[in-house]
Amino acid sequence: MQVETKVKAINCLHFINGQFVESQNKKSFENINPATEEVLGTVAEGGKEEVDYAVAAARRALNGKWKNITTGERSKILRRIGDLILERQEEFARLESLDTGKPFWLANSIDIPRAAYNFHFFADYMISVNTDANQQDDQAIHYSYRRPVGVVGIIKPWNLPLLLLTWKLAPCLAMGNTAVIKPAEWTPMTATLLMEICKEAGVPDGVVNLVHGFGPNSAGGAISEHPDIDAISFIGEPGTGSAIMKAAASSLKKLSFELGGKNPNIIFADSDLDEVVETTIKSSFINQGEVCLCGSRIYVERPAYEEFLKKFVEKVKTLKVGKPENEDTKVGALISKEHYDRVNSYIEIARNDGANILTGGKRPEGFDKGYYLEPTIITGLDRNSRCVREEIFGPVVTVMPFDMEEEVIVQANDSHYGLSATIWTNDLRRAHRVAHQIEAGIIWVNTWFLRDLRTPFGGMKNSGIGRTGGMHSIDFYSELSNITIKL
Ligand SMILES: NC(=O)c1ccc[n+]([C@@H]2O[C@H](COP(=O)([O-])OP(=O)(O)OC[C@H]3O[C@@H](n4cnc5c(N)ncnc54)[C@H](O)[C@@H]3O)[C@@H](O)[C@H]2O)c1
Ligand SMILES: O=C/C=C/C=C(\O)C(=O)O
Repeated sequence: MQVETKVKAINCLHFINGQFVESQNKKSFENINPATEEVLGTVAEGGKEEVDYAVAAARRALNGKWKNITTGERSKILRRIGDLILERQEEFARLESLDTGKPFWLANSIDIPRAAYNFHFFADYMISVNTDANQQDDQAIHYSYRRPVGVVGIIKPWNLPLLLLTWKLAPCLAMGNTAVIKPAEWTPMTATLLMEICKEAGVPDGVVNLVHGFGPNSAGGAISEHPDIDAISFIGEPGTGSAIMKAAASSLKKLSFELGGKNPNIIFADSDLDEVVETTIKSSFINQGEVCLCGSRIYVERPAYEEFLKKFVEKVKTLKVGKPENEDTKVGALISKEHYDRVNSYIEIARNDGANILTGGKRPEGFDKGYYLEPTIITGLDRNSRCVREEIFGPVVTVMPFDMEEEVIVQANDSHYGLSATIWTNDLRRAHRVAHQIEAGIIWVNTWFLRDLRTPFGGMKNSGIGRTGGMHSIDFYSELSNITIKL
């Protein structure tokens, strides 16, 4: 069934000092709908001038009214932002689906409710944040004092645009910072609408600012090297993280990086295979496989290998690739032509490496426009194939058998990435034993993407720097001073 598309795409302007503005040189670029290849609208193209203007506004706001707003009042503003997102949930979901090509139902049931919850969660959490006090005999009392870090640059990817922006913006505002945001150039719409909501919720002018544009030599580059930005929260590819780190080095910015993943999904033969298959379909193909946490390397213990593959392939063949607005669409369109070509090039690499493509590997029939690709299952690859080693970030997984627990641990860890892992087993001791040896920041046992926003979230190795979630986010978005009083 097809749902009605009521919401019109929006032309996206920058939001600086509480106003929507064009670029000084009036430059803009087109926003393309990846499901139709049609132009959705225009996006103002910002650069150094706009970032300078936004940083100056953010700096003034940091030391202005925002500074004197109490924690309780800030918490109420955050709660109100969450409420307003939910009031306009369908509108947000339609814009997100138009921008990304993801199914509308997915944006409406996961991305947008979670974006609202990011604000609701931190609205509550910030109230409970405390600091330490240490008594040193009768000599002194030491206590720590928390203050904002300052002006924070927030640079975002395109896969879960509003979910990931709010995951950073909510704790940033909770701790009294101000922000200069750059959404991904492919997905500007929901971030723009969020600015309208922040204003309506009572965020003072200059506290949140949004500059659209590209990466190097554009808005992203200007944020990374700006001398008056104190910290950068970045989500995206490791290579971009490295470029940002270099640009940020001269002004020694505080950095939080959530980067890519090539996450192992380890299935032991004693697990409940029907449950494994059901969740593995999600961990492989939800959001077209464009989730940093997707389990794209599947390892199956040999006694269960054939049965798992049979059940998995059978079900994946029934997944409907289709238009994002259709309720029965399970896999929508990939984000862009460039990304579509990149994902396809990995399938080509697999073919050249002599792989078996058990299903997928091609554009579905009946689509002459849009970046659609069938969910693809690959076997028969060597562990050194680029498809097994590199992040594809699309609906493509490799499946490999293993014989020994020790062997699969070595293979799982044989990666420059270390974001997440899933382990399927009903053996409690094995679950702990394996989990303790997997080099990843987030490890799920018998589940995937089960989130509790208090827990540490982030990657090791090339998958990130630092952790977010609960107190970890609070620590990143605040500076602690220790104050010693001699008694
Ligand atoms: N670990 C996580 O939580 C997480 C979440 C989502 C996505 N990701 C990762 O993000 C990647 C996909 O997103 P993407 O393709 O948008 O990533 P990307 O690194 O290409 O772009 C991310 C953002 O950085 C900007 N940018 C690019 N070059 C820049 C530069 N030199 N200086 C400053 N800014 C620059 C882009 O304009 C965009 O806004 C994947 O690797 C995925 O795994 C990680
Ligand atoms: O694509 C990456 C998904 C990241 C998810 C989160 O950051 C989260 O759930 O907080």
